[in-house]
Amino acid sequence: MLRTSGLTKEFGGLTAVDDVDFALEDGELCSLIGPNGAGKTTFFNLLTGVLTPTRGTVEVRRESGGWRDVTDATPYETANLGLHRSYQITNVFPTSTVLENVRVAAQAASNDGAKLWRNAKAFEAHREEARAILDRVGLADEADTAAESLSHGAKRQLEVGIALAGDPDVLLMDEPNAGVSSESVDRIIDLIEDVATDHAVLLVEHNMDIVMNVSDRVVVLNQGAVIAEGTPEEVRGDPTVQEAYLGGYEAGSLDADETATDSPDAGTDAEEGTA
Ligand SMILES: Nc1ncnc2c1ncn2[C@@H]1O[C@H](COP(=O)(O)OP(=O)(O)OP(=O)(O)O)[C@@H](O)[C@H]1O
Repeated sequence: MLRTSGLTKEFGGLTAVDDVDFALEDGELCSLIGPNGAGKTTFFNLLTGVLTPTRGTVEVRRESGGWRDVTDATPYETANLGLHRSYQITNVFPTSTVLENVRVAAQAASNDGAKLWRNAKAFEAHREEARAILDRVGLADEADTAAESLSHGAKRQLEVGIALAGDPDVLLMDEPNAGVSSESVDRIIDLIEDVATDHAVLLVEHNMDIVMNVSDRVVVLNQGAVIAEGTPEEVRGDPTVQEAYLGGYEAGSLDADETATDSPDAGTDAEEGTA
């Protein structure tokens, strides 16, 4: 679905992403993990066209089976090619309702956006599509709630819903558990697993219980370079990964952000809304 070759990003003297060869297969749920500053966000930004690489290429598979080079594509172009990112690139309209946020995203993704206001049928179709998505991400009961009033966990669900409205082939999930209370972790796991049933997913997530639970494959970055990859079991047992990142991790030993309260104003989502 997606592949990179020799992907490198330098910021002055710092190599944030270092010669990464990566491929995401059709139907795969792959997690990208690594310590703070390992280059995960930079890698996402290179995939989606937010940043241009210093060297290397990014390609997405076309429906015809060939590959299209998107190394220099804009975020708008990569989204049109089926590469969608939940979270940091998402612009949630805070005062609009949850339903409106998803409906507008569905409208924007369709080719009839400009005609829409003259076409009540199309408007209704996008609203129905939005309702189906809200049902899928577990927000049907919050359809009429203003987005800004949602809990952190529900905001993450909305961000995934907005990404789904773009009808993606590949979903890049950027810390869907950020700021979510420990009681809501199971809901986020269910959401990731459900989305992965019909999309290729690349997940960046710090909660190792989630990563080890949901992933088909785990890729470990350290100082911009891939230091290991394999099944969750293989990666967990890799001494290099233990030393660089996991530090003795055992299942269940890392919980969700225990400081999170999952209330709308808990102040843990300061990074929201940034592109
Ligand atoms: N725009 C920038 N200019 C200069 N340096 C940057 C820039 N963006 C990121 N970096 C640096 O690149 C390195 C990788 O950062 P990045 O945010 O990609 O890591 P990360 O793995 O996503 O970290 P975290 O888990 O903390 O989010 C860090 O040393 C960071 O300081």
